[in-house]
Amino acid sequence: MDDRKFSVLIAGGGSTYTPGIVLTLLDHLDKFPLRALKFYDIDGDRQQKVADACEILVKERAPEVEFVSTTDPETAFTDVDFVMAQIRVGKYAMRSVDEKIPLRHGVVGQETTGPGGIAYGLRSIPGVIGLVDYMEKYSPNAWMLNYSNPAAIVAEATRRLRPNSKIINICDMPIGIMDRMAAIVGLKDRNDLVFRYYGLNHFGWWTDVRDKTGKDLMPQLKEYVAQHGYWLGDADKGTEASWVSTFKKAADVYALDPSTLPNTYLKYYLYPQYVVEHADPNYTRTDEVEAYREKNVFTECARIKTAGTAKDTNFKSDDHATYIVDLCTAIAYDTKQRMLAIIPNEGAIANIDPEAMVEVPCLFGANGPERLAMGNAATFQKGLITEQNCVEKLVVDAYEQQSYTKLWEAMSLCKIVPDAKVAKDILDEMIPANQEYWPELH
Ligand SMILES: NC(=O)c1ccc[n+]([C@@H]2O[C@H](COP(=O)([O-])OP(=O)(O)OC[C@H]3O[C@@H](n4cnc5c(N)ncnc54)[C@H](O)[C@@H]3O)[C@@H](O)[C@H]2O)c1
Ligand SMILES: O=P(O)(O)OC[C@H]1O[C@H](O[C@H]2[C@H](O)[C@@H](O)[C@@H](O)O[C@@H]2CO)[C@H](O)[C@@H](O)[C@@H]1O
Ligand SMILES: [Mn+2]
Repeated sequence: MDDRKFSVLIAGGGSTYTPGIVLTLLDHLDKFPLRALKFYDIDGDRQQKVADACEILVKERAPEVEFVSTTDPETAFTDVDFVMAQIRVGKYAMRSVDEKIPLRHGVVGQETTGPGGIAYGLRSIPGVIGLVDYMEKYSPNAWMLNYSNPAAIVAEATRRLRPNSKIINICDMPIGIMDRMAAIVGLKDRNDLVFRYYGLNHFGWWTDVRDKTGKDLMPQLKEYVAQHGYWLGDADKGTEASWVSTFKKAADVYALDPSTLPNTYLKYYLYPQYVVEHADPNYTRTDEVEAYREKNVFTECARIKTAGTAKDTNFKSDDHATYIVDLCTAIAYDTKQRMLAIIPNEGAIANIDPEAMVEVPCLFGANGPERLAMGNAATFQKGLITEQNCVEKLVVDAYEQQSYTKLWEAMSLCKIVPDAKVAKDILDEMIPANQEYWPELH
């Protein structure tokens, strides 16, 4: 290791994920040393609550690291090596709208899938493009790791609108599932697995999972997933009920193609009726997040501020945060670690559009991700991927052309919307609700 120290900016400093990332960064200073840690958010009040606690954390654990929290883009983006982008344009208030409007029409209401994901996509595109532009203006050599959702639509937008930018779009769902796979076969964590995976974001399949000796783990995993999905039994006692239900439902998703292991998000596309039947249009995932994760994070931040110390904090390093720190380390030190990213296909999945933004394993090094070839998608996957990728492309067409028709087409093509009339009814309710955020559609 050389003597470089890095300056990291968290864009969306007021996010519920920020304390976990800060803690993980501080836990990994030996392999990824920091000289500065900055927060940037457009909601100064929300960010300040998180910053007050994180400033104490940094002072106690690494006083040599400069800490800055700001709403000024120039201060934030100047002299930065890595930007971790985690913004939620419209915040939970708009996530709630994304979930509740479709459900009132009998359609899945979900953060990143279906009409809710499309609505969120149109809000996120200008937000993330804005961050990329700040980075290029004030720190042109920096890398951005973007996990602001919906990552699939954001990735397609940045591919088209900022093709030369150093943005890498990522997701933690496969990471979380692979930690579960490791637990199922009795290994420590995802880093003990060698895997092959392909698809779109929140829309993919594992075709091969082995241990480091080359032993094929698929038969053992399949036997388990067929019965329990990715649910870990007693080890999941602290997991929220809706996530437990999602991990269990992977058993039914797996049944459709027993030659692969699925991403949990496929339940929304393959079992939409089941999801709607088990949903409450008046109390959706956003209500749970506000009552649980958001409440816990902000309560703990306030407690740390009042106590004036974070020595006894219950904030923990998690799989989401360790993945992001691993990615920075791989780029900074050119480790060529194999991890997933959402990147232009360009042959990685041989029989899929070369311009599709796909999620495949990459070797991460100083020049960013280098994709690995995954071969052909099987017919079932090819059909699903092609349709869903066209939905994502139509959303970006709608954004670029300010086109009502393209957006209606996107919603109508989407597998979880039953017909074009339902799509239009949902869209016509979403337009006024998103007036503050969407481009005007003609
Ligand atoms: N890709 C993944 O796998 C993954 C995993 C977890 C979370 N996420 C995403 O991370 C983001 C944060 O999630 P959260 O639940 O913590 O949300 P949150 O609402 O708690 O935090 C988001 C923050 O972004 C800020 N923000 C909104 N627009 C902004 C802009 N234009 N510029 C700067 N800041 C802005 C908000 O003020 C808020 O403080 C979401 O997009 C979520 O979907 C992605
Ligand atoms: O409904 P939420 O806000 O709790 O979660 C939505 C996000 O879900 C995925 O992230 C998981 C992750 O897979 C899991 O390992 C752990 O870190 O929790 C995360 C959510 O809390 C998904 O990948 C994200 O894109 C979603 O935003
Ligand atoms: Mn994700």
